[in-house]
Amino acid sequence: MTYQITTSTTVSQDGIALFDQDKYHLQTGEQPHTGDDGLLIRSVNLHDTPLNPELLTIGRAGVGVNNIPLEKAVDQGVVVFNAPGANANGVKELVFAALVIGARPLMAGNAWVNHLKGQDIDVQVEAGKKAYVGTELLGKQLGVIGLGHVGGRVANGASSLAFGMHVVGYDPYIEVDTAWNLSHHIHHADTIEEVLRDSDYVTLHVPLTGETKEMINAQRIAMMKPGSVLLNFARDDVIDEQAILAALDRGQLRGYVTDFASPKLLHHPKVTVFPHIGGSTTAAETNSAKMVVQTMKNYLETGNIRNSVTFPDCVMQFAAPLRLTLIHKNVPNMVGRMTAILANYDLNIVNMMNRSQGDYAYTMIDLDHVAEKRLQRIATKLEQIENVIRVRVIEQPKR
Ligand SMILES: NC(=O)C1=CN([C@@H]2O[C@H](COP(=O)(O)OP(=O)(O)OC[C@H]3O[C@@H](n4cnc5c(N)ncnc54)[C@H](O)[C@@H]3O)[C@@H](O)[C@H]2O)C=CC1
Ligand SMILES: O=C(O)C(=O)COP(=O)(O)O
Repeated sequence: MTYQITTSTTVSQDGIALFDQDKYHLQTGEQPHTGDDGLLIRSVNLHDTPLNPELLTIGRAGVGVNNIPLEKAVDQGVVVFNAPGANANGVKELVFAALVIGARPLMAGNAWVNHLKGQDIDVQVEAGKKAYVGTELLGKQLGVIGLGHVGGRVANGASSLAFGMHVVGYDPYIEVDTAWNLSHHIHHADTIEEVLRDSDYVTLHVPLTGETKEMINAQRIAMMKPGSVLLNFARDDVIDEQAILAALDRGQLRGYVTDFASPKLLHHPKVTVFPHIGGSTTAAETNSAKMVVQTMKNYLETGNIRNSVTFPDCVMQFAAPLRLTLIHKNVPNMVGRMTAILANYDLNIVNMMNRSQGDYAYTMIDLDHVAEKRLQRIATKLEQIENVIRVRVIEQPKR
């Protein structure tokens, strides 16, 4: 069995190299080609891209999946994977640079010094440097909104002795493991307003969802401490840009440091913009690509699901030579209807697993050997069950 995969040129070769040449046929591109089993991408926008009917999986070598039409994908039986935490350290380190940039006029000072001319640069520097006096982070309050892989690391680092900031975090959906890894110095706020009201710096680390879209709007900015600095390394749409610009003009915000460019932000004296490079370190790119390629391969070769954004983890050791996997709607009696068909064919189920998330579910059924033609008939019968989206037949991988 050979799988056809299209990979974006921006994905690290260290990850792409994990696709074994004898099992995978690779081509490059940003969109799925006809006949593709898998698509491996970073931030390219797929919302207006048709997904070919054979497509089995999309891998996102990174974290944010707002560029992928998740509902359309799952409805077509495409399992979407990302690489949780794989680039978090890279983003965290850039956020610390951004905090210092928010505290001191580093970019302006650098631009000024680069334009000096003449032999007496040292004299000009000493005379002019008083224009670039800044502030310090020590003892200031940092509000962290979203305490996941990135936000948790930022919160822990800022509250450490090295930075000595007072950190207040807000995350109503925090996972238990993440919460355990947070320093006890971090104060947990019950509302976003509590974070905004008293923080000198506020940093955003939430995914872009319907709920977080423009979560920092005019009303919320009005609650922020006058003269505070906002950092956005999450996504452009989690803030209302007009409201930010107005707050910068009236001095409510002292600065805005972001990884997301737009025409109105470029060259603004109180804004520092980076070209979406939070995850652009060699380590982050390699980690993300390797993690997502492993999960895509595992899914294609065994049907096992780990780190999918559209399905819960569903992992089962092969207990028999054949495996059926079914993506279906999460409605009553689906498993009953599947097993009734298998019973009609007098087949013994060796092992089985069913997991659901929201409106969709995934079932894996291990079976003893069945003759090829009979197996195809069974797969067709299963496909015909109402609310079944995709059926795959996978042979136990040879060791
Ligand atoms: N600038 C860049 O290059 C990068 C940007 N990102 C962005 O940062 C986001 C976060 O990344 P990770 O920390 O790795 O993701 P993560 O999934 O580990 O953490 C996100 C956290 O946000 C929390 N959250 C969700 N909705 C919330 C809400 N309404 N209010 C407060 N908290 C909420 C979740 O509970 C979770 O703990 C990504 O979704 C992506 O958009 C991530 C990596 C690189
Ligand atoms: O992982 C993320 O969410 C990022 O924003 C990084 O995006 P990129 O892979 O650099 O296009």
